[in-house]
Order: sequence, then structure tokens, then C-alpha cells
Amino acid sequence: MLPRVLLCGEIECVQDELKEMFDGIAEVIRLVSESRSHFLSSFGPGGPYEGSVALYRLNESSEGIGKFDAPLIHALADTSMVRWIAQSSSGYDEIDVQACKERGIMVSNTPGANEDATATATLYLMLSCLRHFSMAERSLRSGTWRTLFNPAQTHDVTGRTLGIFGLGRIGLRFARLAHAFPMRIIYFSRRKAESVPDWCEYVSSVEELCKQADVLSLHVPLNQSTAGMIGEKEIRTLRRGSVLLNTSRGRIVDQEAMIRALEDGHLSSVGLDVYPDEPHVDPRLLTFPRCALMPHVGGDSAESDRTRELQALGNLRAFVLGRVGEDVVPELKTEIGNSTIL
Ligand SMILES: O=CC(=O)O
Repeated sequence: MLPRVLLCGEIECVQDELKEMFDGIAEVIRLVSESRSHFLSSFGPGGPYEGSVALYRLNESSEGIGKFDAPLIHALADTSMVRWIAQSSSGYDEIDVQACKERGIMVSNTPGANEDATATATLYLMLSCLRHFSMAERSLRSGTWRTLFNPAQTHDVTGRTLGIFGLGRIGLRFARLAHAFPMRIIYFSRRKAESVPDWCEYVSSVEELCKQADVLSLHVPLNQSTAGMIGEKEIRTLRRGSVLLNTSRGRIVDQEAMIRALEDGHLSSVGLDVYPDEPHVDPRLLTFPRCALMPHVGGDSAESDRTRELQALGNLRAFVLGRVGEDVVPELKTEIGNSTIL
């Protein structure tokens, strides 16, 4: 009997490739559970997921079965043969990686797949926040021509300082786009990046980044050390009238502190694609007309969705073939070699 791989989420772009990739090496099955209890009880003998050794996972699957938190991971390890979770996104904050480590389950993600889409989405949000394009469009669509739009309150991008928190692939791609205006680019990362262009200036702390930036853009993953990292102190260290952009994860920012700063004008606007409790959006955010708000679509384009699906499925296929995909998440790199189907 072939091993089975379970798709927790739809494959939208690469159905044909999916068939070819697993032909003769694994049986691909689909999620039928609408609850966590059904999911966890379906790996046993005679259950619909019996024989599954690996999962493909989209965050959308949380709607039915919840996040892959520690209780789910431990129960999965107790009741199934699953040894690999291939997350189909670059963020993997919905999976408790520490619990996976304890139970010998490997996790891969899709770094780089949506680098261009996310960087260009951030660029759009920055332009919209400084020039009020989203507000201008809303004005036109509501039949009021320029009523909402006041050019005296808008600003050019050229010559401003962009502070990038996290100079990974997306941060660097955005830096390159913004440098073209030109903007002055400064960044802070856990460590100074090697081989970045000379015009990308490293500053030694988040505080220094906030002191100098006109626009602060967040490009770090969500984990225990980044959660809430941009709070009251950091926001108030930004100059009055600054712009905050977040296309990373909502929980990196203290939302209450951000809303207070919008209310008293310390932040002139924010450009958000992500929120702490998606799909819920705090209704107060909708009351600031200059803010540019999107429903977590920044990383999605036909090209990046296709690349992401192929990359996640490639990681699954490598596991089924007894290899290790390139995309094991950093926290589990030391575990490589400990996970096999047999
Ligand atoms: O949010 C998108 C991603 O994590 O890829």
C-alpha cells in the first residue's frame, strides 16, 4: 500500500502537477473534517486518513480544525503516522514548532515564494498612505469626486527615510523597490545582513530605527520574541506624522497602542494587510480615512500562488522519497535526519 499524503487545504493552481508529482509514490487524499475531533479521530484503522505520513497545510484549514497548536500536535503524534507538515506559506506561526520538535514531526514552509507579491503590496500600501490614494478612490466611488481628498496633507515618497525591520527576502526586495525613488533605506535585523547593497544602512536597534524612519515597515516572522515588539514605546519613538506598514503578521504590533497613536495623530496613517485576529478587523481601524487596509492578500498573485503550491508539494514529495526538502523551518534544521517514513 502506498503511503498517503493528506491535503489540509485546496490546491488551486497546480492540479496537473500534483498528479504527476505523487504518481506511483503516494496516494493523495483530501481533508473531509469540519471539526478538530473528527480530524484527530480519522487517522486510526478504517478512518479516512489512515496511513497518512505527511500533510500539506494552508492556514484556511484552521477554520474547521483549528491551529496546529501543542494539543493538536501531541494528539496527532499519538494517533497518526504523520511525520511531516508542509506549510504552504512563508509564515508558519499557526504551527507549534516546539511541540513538533518534541514529537519528531518536521515542518517546512515556502520561503521566497511570495517575496515579490508581498514586497509590491507593501509598496502599494506605502504609496497609498503617503499620497492617500485609497482614500481618493473611496471618495470617487462614493460619488464625491475629491471631497475626502486634501492634497495639502499628502506627501511625496522621494527623499524620505524608510526603516525596515527584518531584512529577509521580502524586506530586501521592498528595500530595492523603495530605493529606486530614491528613498534613504535603513534597517534593523537580529544580525547585520551580509552582502546587502551599500545604500542599505544597518542601525543597531529597533529604537534607532524608529528614531530615524519616516515610514516603518515590518518584515519579521511572528514568534515569541517578535510578538508585540512594536508597542507604545516604539510607536512613540517614531516622529509625529510617521507611517507604519505591516504586511507580516498582525500580532507583531500592539494594536491598542497603534490605534491610540492614530487617534491622537502621532501616526498619520497605517498600511495594513494583516491583523491580530484575522479575519476580524477592529472596527476602529475603519474610521481613519487615510489608512490603507487590505484583507491579507499581499502575498497572493497568480505567479506566487503557483510557486508556493509547487514549493510546498515539492517539500512533501522529497519527504515521501526519503529526502529532505530545502525548506525545513530554521528551528528544526538540527533535527534533519531524525524523520523518516519507516
Ligand atoms: O502571509 C503570507 C505568508 O506567510 O506566506
